[in-house]
Amino acid sequence: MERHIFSSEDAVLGALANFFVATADQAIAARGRFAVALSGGSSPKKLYELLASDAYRVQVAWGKVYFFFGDERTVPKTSPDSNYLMAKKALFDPLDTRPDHVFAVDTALAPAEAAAQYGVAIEEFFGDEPARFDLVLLGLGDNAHTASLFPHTPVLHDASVGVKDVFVAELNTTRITLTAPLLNQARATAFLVYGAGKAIAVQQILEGPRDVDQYPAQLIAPAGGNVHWFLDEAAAADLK
Ligand SMILES: O=C1O[C@H](COP(=O)(O)O)[C@@H](O)[C@H](O)[C@H]1O
Repeated sequence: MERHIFSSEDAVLGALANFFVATADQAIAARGRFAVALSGGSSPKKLYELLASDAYRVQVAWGKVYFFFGDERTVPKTSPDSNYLMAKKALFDPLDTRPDHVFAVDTALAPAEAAAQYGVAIEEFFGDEPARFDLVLLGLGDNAHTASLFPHTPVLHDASVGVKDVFVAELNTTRITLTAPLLNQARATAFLVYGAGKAIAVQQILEGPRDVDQYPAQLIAPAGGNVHWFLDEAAAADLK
């Protein structure tokens, strides 16, 4: 695990954009394509906008990039809460991404069916190989959730390599999430966390006692150990 701490939000975003470019380059050189699972919520929007900017759009062979989502909200694709819609506006549309390179959760289906279908779509994409994303991008909630692995939810103890629907009582809603075992098959994982509101959660996850029910992001531990935390000083303020 590596921590990368920067003095400003812009510096964190630039560093993670560079990491994205380098990881995409390596994957494309090695396997001819780059499969990335995107995070949702508010934090990554600026990262996606940066990647689609003039400075970065020329640095990635976007035609070889395949986009997935680490989690999704059970809302229509047109909802402002949709992770897909956020990425579409910030990244897919500005890059003129081919629709068959974007794997979105079908939230028109019932949650269990949507999760099962998304799991099949991922399996089919990887074919005979294990489902190993080249990069999983993750965010962090101030309650220590990541993807839609929320505190004290049954999916935290799901040992399957797949996609699940999960009722999140604290939000009174159902989410769709990749399970921790699937996320942990990734070749590389990068957390993007900035802002003082995340400082306590960052410290608890990285330095607190292991308690995955309370701090679900502690579940993220890929076998190869290739996990990177991109933090600004405000989010890292409570680290020793
Ligand atoms: O609900 C979600 O929250 C986390 C963190 O989001 P943020 O708005 O605090 O940046 C995010 O990683 C996840 O994908 C999203 O669905």
